[in-house]
Amino acid sequence: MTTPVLEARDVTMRFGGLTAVRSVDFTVNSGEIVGLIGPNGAGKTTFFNCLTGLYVPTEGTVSYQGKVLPPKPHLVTQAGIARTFQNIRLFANMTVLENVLVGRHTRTKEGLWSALLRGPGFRKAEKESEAKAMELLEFIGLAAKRDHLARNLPYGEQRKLEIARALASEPGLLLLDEPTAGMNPQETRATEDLVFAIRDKGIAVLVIEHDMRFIFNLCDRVAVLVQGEKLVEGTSDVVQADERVVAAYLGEPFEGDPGAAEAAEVEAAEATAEAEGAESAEPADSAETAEPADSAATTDTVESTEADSTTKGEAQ
Ligand SMILES: Nc1ncnc2c1ncn2[C@@H]1O[C@H](COP(=O)(O)OP(=O)(O)OP(=O)(O)O)[C@@H](O)[C@H]1O
Repeated sequence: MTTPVLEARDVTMRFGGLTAVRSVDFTVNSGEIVGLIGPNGAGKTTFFNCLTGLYVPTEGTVSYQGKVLPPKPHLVTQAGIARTFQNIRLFANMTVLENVLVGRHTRTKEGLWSALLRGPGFRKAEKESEAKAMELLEFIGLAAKRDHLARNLPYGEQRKLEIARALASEPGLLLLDEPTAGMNPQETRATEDLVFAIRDKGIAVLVIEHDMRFIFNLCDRVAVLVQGEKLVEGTSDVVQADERVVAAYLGEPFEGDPGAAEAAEVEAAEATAEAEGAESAEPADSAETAEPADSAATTDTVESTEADSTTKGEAQ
């Protein structure tokens, strides 16, 4: 039986006037590898950030194993969700082993004083942590490089180390943001095997990736975000066969396109304005119909007023 591990309900994220994620419902079940794809700027990373507490969604909730998550990254990690980032974020001047040990801090009970005084409790916990970290390094194939500085690892191994560090927090769900970015085909294939092995350890995986072959080989289910909305969700076969997905990637309009209604409205307003402009040259008529242009002008004014006042403030 599949049980939901992660449940996002009606998640919306706005940045000022821009809605980057709009009313997204999304579930990851235990034992699943789920892919999240979409064209550039579709809202994938913003959605990830809502799941991991980096952003507080404007609306909606995110639950892990049935409990609503507090919007604080360290509490989300403590609850059982770990992530990697689009850009590698390792401690470059720390060793491979130390990087993994850092990832374990949410799972060690020893406090600051215990660590400073290096009491017996701390030394025991430290030994256990090191053994667990070494297990992980064996698992990802970096045990022989435990004492190498992270910055001296080849790119593909740095990406692996990031995954090991995320796994060190003993997550039930791992979120990978573009894990194969910049990898060669062999490294990508190795990453595929690694993700399968992680799933086989009982950890559910959610992955954002632009490499479609990687996604469709790997995922049990794929969700497609377009302009912040979930357009399609299903198995790799279903998603690949959906013409709306192809259209979204090619930038062609399609029935049900989230932006289509707005585009049609603007086009209609422009057509009306043009028609009325031809009948009469009165400016009042076109002002009535050209609403989108008007509202844009209003926004500009607000922005420039704010900018002006900041400049004035700085000058004083
Ligand atoms: N902190 C922010 N403030 C304002 N706008 C933002 C912020 N973060 C993202 N956006 C905007 O939200 C939209 C979605 O961006 P996001 O990075 O989530 O897309 P993405 O699907 O991850 O893109 P990519 O595949 O290129 O990484 C974009 O229009 C982006 O400019």
